[in-house]
Amino acid sequence: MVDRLPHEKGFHVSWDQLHRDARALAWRLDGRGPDDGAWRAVVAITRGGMAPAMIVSRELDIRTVDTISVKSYNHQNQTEPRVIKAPQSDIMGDGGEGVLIVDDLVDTGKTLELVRKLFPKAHFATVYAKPEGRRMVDTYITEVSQDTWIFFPWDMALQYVQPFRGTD
Ligand SMILES: O=P(O)(O)OC[C@H]1O[C@H](OP(=O)(O)OP(=O)(O)O)[C@H](O)[C@@H]1O
Ligand SMILES: O=c1[nH]c(=O)c2nc[nH]c2[nH]1
Ligand SMILES: [Mg+2]
Repeated sequence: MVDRLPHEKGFHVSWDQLHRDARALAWRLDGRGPDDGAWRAVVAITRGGMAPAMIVSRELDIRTVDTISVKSYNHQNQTEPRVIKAPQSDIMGDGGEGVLIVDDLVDTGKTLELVRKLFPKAHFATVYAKPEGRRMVDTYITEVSQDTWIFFPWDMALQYVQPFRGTD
């Protein structure tokens, strides 16, 4: 396990923003599959990839959806990524050709590096990307700097904030 990462900035993503960005990802992928433009299946990298994968598969009308479970972080502490659950082998075929593998973000790229080794012919798509891991992803929507921590809507709650000028 490594030390807590030195993130200076926070990028807070609402459900609405995530929905827009995941839709934009779907539209960018539309018609770019190897089989007359079609994709055979969507595979979400759990857990963060599940909400974007649901939106992408809905937009592109892909009904075959599976998951690969990878654990890489304990809160903001990075650990060696491990595959806890693999997708069904008949869905992945030979190297994952025609399969869209979707995650919420790529940061260092270690998670995608591991999954790419397993499915080198799949297409890797994330909603957000940081520079260090960008090389691991085929399609993404928004890039943030490496020292930014992305806060997803499922990790946040609405709460009261003090007015800028404070109160008596
Ligand atoms: O590019 P990397 O540095 O490998 O980091 C990116 C991965 O880290 C997060 O997953 P996490 O392991 O925290 O699990 P979760 O999706 O279940 O929250 C995120 O959802 C990506 O899958
Ligand atoms: O919620 C998250 N935000 C991030 O920026 C990040 N990087 C790796 N894993 C992450 N999880
Ligand atoms: Mg994840």
